Amino acid sequence: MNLESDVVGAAILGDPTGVKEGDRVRATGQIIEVPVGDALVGRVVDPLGRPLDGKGPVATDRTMPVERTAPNVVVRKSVDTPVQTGIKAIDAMIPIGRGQRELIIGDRSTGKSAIAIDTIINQRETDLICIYVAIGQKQGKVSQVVGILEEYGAMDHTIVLGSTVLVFGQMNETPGVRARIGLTGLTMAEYFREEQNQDVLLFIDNIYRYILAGMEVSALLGRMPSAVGYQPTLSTEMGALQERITSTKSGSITSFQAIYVPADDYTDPGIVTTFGHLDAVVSLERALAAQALYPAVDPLASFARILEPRIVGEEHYRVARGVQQVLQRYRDLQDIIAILGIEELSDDDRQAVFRARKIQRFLTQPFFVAETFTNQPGKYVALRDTVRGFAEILDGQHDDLPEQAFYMVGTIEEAVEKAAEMQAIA
Ligand SMILES: Nc1ncnc2c1ncn2[C@@H]1O[C@H](COP(=O)(O)OP(=O)(O)OP(=O)(O)O)[C@@H](O)[C@H]1O
Repeated sequence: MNLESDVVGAAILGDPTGVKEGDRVRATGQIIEVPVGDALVGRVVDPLGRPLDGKGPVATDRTMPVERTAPNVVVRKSVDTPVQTGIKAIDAMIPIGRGQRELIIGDRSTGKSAIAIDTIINQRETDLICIYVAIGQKQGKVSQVVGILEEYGAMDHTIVLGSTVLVFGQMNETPGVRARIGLTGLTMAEYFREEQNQDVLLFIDNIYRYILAGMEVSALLGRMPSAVGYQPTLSTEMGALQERITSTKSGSITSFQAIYVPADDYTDPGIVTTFGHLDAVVSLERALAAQALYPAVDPLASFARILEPRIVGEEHYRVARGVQQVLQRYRDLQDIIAILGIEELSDDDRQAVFRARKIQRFLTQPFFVAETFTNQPGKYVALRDTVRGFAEILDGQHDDLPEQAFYMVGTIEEAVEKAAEMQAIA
């Protein structure tokens, strides 16, 4: 990297042991290349594509440079097919189209990774290839992710890229490597999109660590920091990654990116820069997680660009807007309920409150990753069933069922069954 006209900075990607002042640096004229190809599917590799799973070398001769330009506007395709995550709250309320980017935003431990992992598991029967990129995750979390994906037979369509950082600030990957790992995953995804005409899901967990790694590299190179200490190249670096995530005439790359908001400050330049590139935002709330309403998605704080009748269809659109309205009404009434009690509400408002509480519970579902916590097998719910379930609640077909029947079930039929079981016990 040229810092001044006659000064060049170099970032170390490998083990820096033995590198000392006065050593000669030689320009090879090459940029980093990583292995690509079918042989990577089912493998766990490091940011340079070297195996981490002890299953021998990756059997491919093809490599591709990690730094490439984004497809130009002519070859891009407009978004018309939603991806089915199998998670009701997301498919119904915050759908994502093939070739789009969805941010999963939430405080620590609110379930960002859980959404990513269940979405991967739910693609077992589909034509989508999944690439999970762990940027700066603890070793324990990466092993846990791999273990769960293997247990549910999801490694057959998944590549995991692990970059690990040990706690207490010790790193076993240089910032140069962490700043590249997102690009490595993306390059592997581009191979499937461009050369195999496939659709790929790319999970970046967590994109904020990509920003931090870029910041460290910038500081090491002696560049003058910009706003709030971020690298002056922040928006170029973010654009270079995000613009390559798109659909083309050959196939698509859709991405889910987890992020946490530093000090809850939504005006932080790192967050603002990331937001600018996104088509949908899934907002996770600690208050919902605290009530075990998992996934802790707040549909009122989330949004999706494709939630319009032309793409998702009239019925889905009607239902999603209906759910938002009922939840909003419940939120508006909460102060009155707290002061006067629910009995003081008009019949209409009372009905809205009861339906909203059922909807809040129907937005939950058992996750595969959380089986050990919930003691319930994970559930995949098809989009059709999801939309129908919410429609029936909104239309008042289940006004007579207790709200607990809607909690942690898959389809609406399961809620009806659960209500019957509850009644039998009572
Ligand atoms: N769908 C779920 N069902 C039940 N429990 C869940 C669910 N999602 C998350 N949890 C609980 O929350 C914990 C944290 O989840 P997860 O690791 O996915 O959060 P995260 O936001 O990715 O965390 P981090 O900020 O550390 O990356 C889990 O260990 C589990 O106890």
